[in-house]
Amino acid sequence: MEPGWLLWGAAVLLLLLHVLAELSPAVGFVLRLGWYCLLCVLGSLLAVPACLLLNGGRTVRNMRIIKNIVKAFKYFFGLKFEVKGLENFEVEGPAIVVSNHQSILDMMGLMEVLPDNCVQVGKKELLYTGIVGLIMYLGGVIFINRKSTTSAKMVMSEVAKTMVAENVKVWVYPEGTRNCTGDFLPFKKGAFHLAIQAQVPVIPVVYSSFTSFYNPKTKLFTSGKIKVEILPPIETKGLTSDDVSDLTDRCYHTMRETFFVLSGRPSPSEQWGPDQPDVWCGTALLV
Ligand SMILES: CCCCCCCCCCCCCCCCC(=O)SCCNC(=O)CCNC(=O)[C@H](O)C(C)(C)COP(=O)(O)OP(=O)(O)OC[C@H]1O[C@@H](n2cnc3c(N)ncnc32)[C@H](O)[C@@H]1OP(=O)(O)O
Ligand SMILES: CCCCCCCC/C=C\CCCCCCCC(=O)OC[C@@H](O)COP(=O)(O)O
Repeated sequence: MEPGWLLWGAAVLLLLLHVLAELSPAVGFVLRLGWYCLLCVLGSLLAVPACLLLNGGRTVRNMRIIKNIVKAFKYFFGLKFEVKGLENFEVEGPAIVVSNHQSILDMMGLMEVLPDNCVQVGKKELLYTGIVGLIMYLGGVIFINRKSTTSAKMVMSEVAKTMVAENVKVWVYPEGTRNCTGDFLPFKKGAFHLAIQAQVPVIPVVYSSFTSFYNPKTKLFTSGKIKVEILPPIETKGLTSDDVSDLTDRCYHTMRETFFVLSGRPSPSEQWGPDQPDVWCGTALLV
C-alpha cells in the first residue's frame, strides 16, 4: 500500500478515536489507558536495543535510558509535574526512597524525579508483561514474591547487602499495592527493615492525589497537575530492628501530612473510616 494512504488511514483512525473519546468518558478512559500501555510497549521496543547496545545487559545504568524515554510520555496526556526538594536526593551513598503509589501512571512521576543509580522493588508478576517486563529486568528492578513473606524478606536482606556494596538507591512503595483512595494505606515494614539493616537514610517522596484527574471507578482520565515533594532524608545510623516500627510510623505521618498539603485538602482524622472516597485505582490489565 502507498505510504500516503497509510498516513490518511492513520489520521482518520485517530480522528475517529478522538471523537469517540469525546462522546463517551468511559471510551475515552479506556483509550487513554490503552494508549499509555501502548506507549510503554513502544518505549520498551526502543529502549531494549539501546540498553543492550550501550550497557550490555541488566544494570542500573539502563535506568537513565528508560527515564529519558518515559519523561516524554506526560506530553501525550497533558500531565504537568511540579517538583520540590530534588536536592534531598543528593545524599552521599545509598538510600531507601519511599513513596506513595496510586496507579500504573506513577511510573511517569517516578521517572520525572528518579535519581541516578536507583532501582525499584516491584511485584514479580510485572516480569511477565512481555517486552515491558524485559525492560524492567534490564533496568535492574528487584522482583519480589508478595505471596511469600519469607521469600520477599530473603530478597530484601540480600538487597541490603548489595545496595551498599554497589552504591545504589532502592525505591520502595511501602503501601505494597496501588491505592487511589485519596489517602494512604498502612505502610508495610520491608523498606524500613531494609534501611536499618543497611544503615542507610530513608528519603520520603510524596505525590499529590490523582483523584481530581484520574479515577478508574468514574472513568475519569483528563489532563492534570501533580505536585511532587522530596522530603529531607531521615537518618538510620545506630537504629536497630527494635526501631523499625517507630521509623515506619514517622515516615507514614510525615508523608501523609505532606500528601494532604500537596493535594490542597485538609487532613482527615487519622482513623480510616467509611467517609473515605471509594476509589479503586487498580486495573485488571496489570495482574
Ligand atoms: C521505556 C518504556 C518503559 C516502560 C516501562 C518501564 C518500567 C521501568 C521500571 C519501573 C518500575 C516500576 C516498578 C513499580 C512496581 C511497584 C510495585 O510492584 S509495588 C508492589 C511490590 N512492592 C512491595 O510490596 C514493597 C513493599 N512491601 C514490603 O516492603 C513488605 O513488607 C514485604 C517485604 C513485601 C513483605 O510483605 P508482607 O508479606 O505483606 O509482610 P509484612 O506484613 O510487611 O511483614 C510481615 C512481618 O515481617 C517483618 N519483615 C518485613 N520485612 C522484613 C525484613 N526485610 N527483615 C525482617 N523482618 C521483616 C515485618 O516487620 C512483619 O513483622 P511484624 O512483627 O508484624 O513487624
Ligand atoms: C505477555 C503478557 C502480556 C501482558 C501485556 C501487558 C502490557 C503492559 C503494558 C504496559 C504496562 C505499563 C507498566 C507500567 C509499570 C507500572 C508498574 C505498576 O505500577 O505496577 C503495579 C504494581 O505496582 C502494584 O500492583 P497491584 O496494585 O498490587 O496490582
